[in-house]
Amino acid sequence: MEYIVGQRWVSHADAQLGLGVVVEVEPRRVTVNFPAVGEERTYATDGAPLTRLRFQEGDHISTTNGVELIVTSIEERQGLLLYTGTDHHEATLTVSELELDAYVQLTTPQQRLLNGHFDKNGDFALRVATFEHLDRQQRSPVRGLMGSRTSLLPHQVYIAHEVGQRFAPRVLLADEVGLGKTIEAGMIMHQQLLCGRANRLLVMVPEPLLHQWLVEMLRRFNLHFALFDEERLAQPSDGNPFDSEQLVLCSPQLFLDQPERQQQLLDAGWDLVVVDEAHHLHWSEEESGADYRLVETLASRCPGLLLLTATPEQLGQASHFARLRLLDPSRFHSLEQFIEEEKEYRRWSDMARQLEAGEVPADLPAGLDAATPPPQLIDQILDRHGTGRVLFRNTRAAVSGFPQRHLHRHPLPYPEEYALASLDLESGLHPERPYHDDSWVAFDPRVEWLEKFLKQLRPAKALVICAHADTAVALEHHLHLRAGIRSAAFYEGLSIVERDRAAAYFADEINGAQTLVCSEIGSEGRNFQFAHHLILFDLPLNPDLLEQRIGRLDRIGQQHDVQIHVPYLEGSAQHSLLDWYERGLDAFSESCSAGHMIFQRFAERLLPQLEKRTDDFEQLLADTADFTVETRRELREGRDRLLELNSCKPEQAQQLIDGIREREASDQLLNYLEALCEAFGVDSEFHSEGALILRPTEQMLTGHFPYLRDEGTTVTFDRDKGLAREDMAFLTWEHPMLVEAMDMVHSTELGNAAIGTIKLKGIPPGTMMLECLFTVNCVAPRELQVERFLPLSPMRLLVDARGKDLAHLVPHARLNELVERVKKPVALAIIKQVQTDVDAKMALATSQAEARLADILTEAEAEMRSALGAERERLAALREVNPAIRQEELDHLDYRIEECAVHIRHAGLQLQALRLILTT
Ligand SMILES: Nc1ncnc2c1ncn2[C@@H]1O[C@H](COP(=O)(O)OP(=O)(O)OP(=O)(O)O)[C@@H](O)[C@H]1O
Repeated sequence: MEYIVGQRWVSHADAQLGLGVVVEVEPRRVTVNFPAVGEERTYATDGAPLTRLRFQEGDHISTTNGVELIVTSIEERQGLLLYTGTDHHEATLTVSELELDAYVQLTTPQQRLLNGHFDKNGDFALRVATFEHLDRQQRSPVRGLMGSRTSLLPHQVYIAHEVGQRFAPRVLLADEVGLGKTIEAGMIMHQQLLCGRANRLLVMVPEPLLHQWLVEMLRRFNLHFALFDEERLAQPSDGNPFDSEQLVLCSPQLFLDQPERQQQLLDAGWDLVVVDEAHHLHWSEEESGADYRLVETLASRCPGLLLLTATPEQLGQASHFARLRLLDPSRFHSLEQFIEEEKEYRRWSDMARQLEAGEVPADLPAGLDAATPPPQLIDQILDRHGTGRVLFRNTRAAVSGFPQRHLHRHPLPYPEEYALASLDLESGLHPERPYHDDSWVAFDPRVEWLEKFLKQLRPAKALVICAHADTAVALEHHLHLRAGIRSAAFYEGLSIVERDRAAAYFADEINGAQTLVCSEIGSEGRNFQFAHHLILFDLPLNPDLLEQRIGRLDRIGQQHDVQIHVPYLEGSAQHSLLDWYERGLDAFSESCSAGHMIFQRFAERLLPQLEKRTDDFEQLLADTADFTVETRRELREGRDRLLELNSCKPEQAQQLIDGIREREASDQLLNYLEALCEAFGVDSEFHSEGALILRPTEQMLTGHFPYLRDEGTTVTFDRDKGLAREDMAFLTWEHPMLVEAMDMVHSTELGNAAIGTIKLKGIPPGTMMLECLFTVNCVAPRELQVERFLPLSPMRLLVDARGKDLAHLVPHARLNELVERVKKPVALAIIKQVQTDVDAKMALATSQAEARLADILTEAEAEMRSALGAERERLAALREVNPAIRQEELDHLDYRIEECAVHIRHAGLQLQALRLILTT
């Protein structure tokens, strides 16, 4: 072997040295400098562990000046190689091997194999399996739906699938209270992150819910959000503090009167923004609040937006429209038109019913084609004439399995002391309020009743809600200090940590509080379904707030019927309000999305009755009841029916759930995990049915295995076990342990070059075969999301002596069973001999793979055109009814389609693994 100064060589004994350059040649010694590690080594020329680096046509090379080329030809001059190739701009350049970047990783399988860097056959098999699993996941219809530690509830799985797979989703999640909007948002975020559709997420929730969100995201989705509060923002930071994290959780209060902070938040660039309890965003036709304006600016700058609210119309139809406008300004551009459209919902609902029954409606609106298949036609009606793709609302009526609600009225005598205090409606509703101390506790009969009642209930827990913080504090003091009842208070005067501590004390099963006394802030978002007694110390003057209060207990996970207790003073404003809620609105037995609208309609008659009940009250109750029945019926058959059609398609949801279960029932994950553990030196031990204990060992390949704790990690593959045992990691293909470990295989060279021998009947000894694994490699800007249409698509070829592909005759698994390892010195000797043969076979294998690639690319382009084309069609159709959609938006979609097509057409093959097999 002749060494010449300037030649590039690699050490096959130590691949980490990078690319060496010969700096001195003596009669029997050669000195090589390795610039990447700053080392110089001298070897005896005889038997030096060095391999000459020769790039081939089609290889990517880079120079120290940052030039990147794809090699088109190689020439040798005075012992040095000159590479000619094309760069990104299709320019042709020639560089000497002297100019090559020393940091080159010899990761291409062919280079590693020919340079004598062999991996174990087990690692090769692991690599092949990794690409197969990755590809299967990219294609899976349930991708992004498997990883959450949640029960598989159809309405949630449907929404997560429907929204999570969208590019830049913009929707209002408005399921009724307690049906799992937080969980749906978590599922969507998980899916978006996993599929690379979003990287930077911002979640804004009211302060009292911050911690609950933080915990839910972590325990159910393994999403580690960084909590941004005053304390965090007080820490010194270089530049924009929001740039330092990818997943940020904060409350909108943090930005009130803080223009600089708002600017930083806006500048931080988010892919997806989530706003919980979005009904708080202040908006009216006259003016919008600072919080609304902040979200409006975020909404205009960020591609994705999820708004969450159980009571979208809490502040009326106009503010509901204002939120829809944030999501899709082109669809919701005129409040007047929106109000007009709402009146038509009944018509669309009837039309959908006809289509479902197989009839063709006579009065299909313009722009719709009666020949379109009915399910698509229904979607088009929903999209163009309902709230379609932007609003999802599931109701208890549609999601079965909820417990009953029972109202218990507890009338109490009206104390004389209050007679003087009740001057107006506010003090009539909250007669304790005018007292500036807690002296009212001594004579208000509700207090004595509460004390006795809680003692009777023992040990059952009860949540007490009242409107005001002062009332809650006084009550809790009394219960705790005077009555000896284990209790805690939850109100706005407490810090977030104190609130969470109080909630945790209430939740504690063994030594916890029997009761939690909350002000109104406890009526929103919190999970208290471990209790089933709710005591409403007073009633709010807003039906949606009442529903929110009941929803603390009446939510997913509630095991009992919900008992609602209302102590009230006879003859008081609260007494009349209770009657109106019970007998007029029927608000205690079932939730009513039109509660606020009905309230507004009757407010003029109701409010005076609360101050002073007259003989007209009974008529008011009867009128309200009639109107409520009629409204509920109208909603059920009109708007709610449209929403139901849009919010969950039970058959589709069931198919998805079956798909998830099928994947969970298979042994593939267990087998793959065991192979990973074997390769990375992680010990695995049986824990119980469906669970393993993983422990690090001294022989760990990388010194690190993702999500493996030093003391070991117990994992389970069983969803039910995962839900019951939070101490175990619920392992799915989407758990970060798996995702990161697969990435460790995928993005490194582990297993990409191997050599082995086999005995095969009928094939003469000494025959060489090459087992190659190619994947599709498409380099495209991330925002195009090309992998949606063009997954990795691994191709395995097993080329024999004549270049024939035997892959289907000798499957990979069978080969793994037969293959035997070859000792390194023998392997090196073999490689030297077969070098040119390998090159020739690789060329044959590559041309076969390229032929397959052509088909894959054609199919991918067709799929892309059909999916994005449908989006374009939708926009064009919407433009017909809504001139606010600009031509540029359509042009942009056209541009996207063409860009995707260009990148798909330019996709190439990437050799991911290569195994040389010799028959013996
Ligand atoms: N699929 C599920 N599996 C297990 N628990 C769930 C599931 N969905 C929801 N839950 C639990 O049910 C409760 C209600 O869910 P969540 O908080 O998401 O509801 P919500 O609709 O956001 O409620 P609210 O209207 O009060 O804001 C939570 O305790 C949540 O953990």
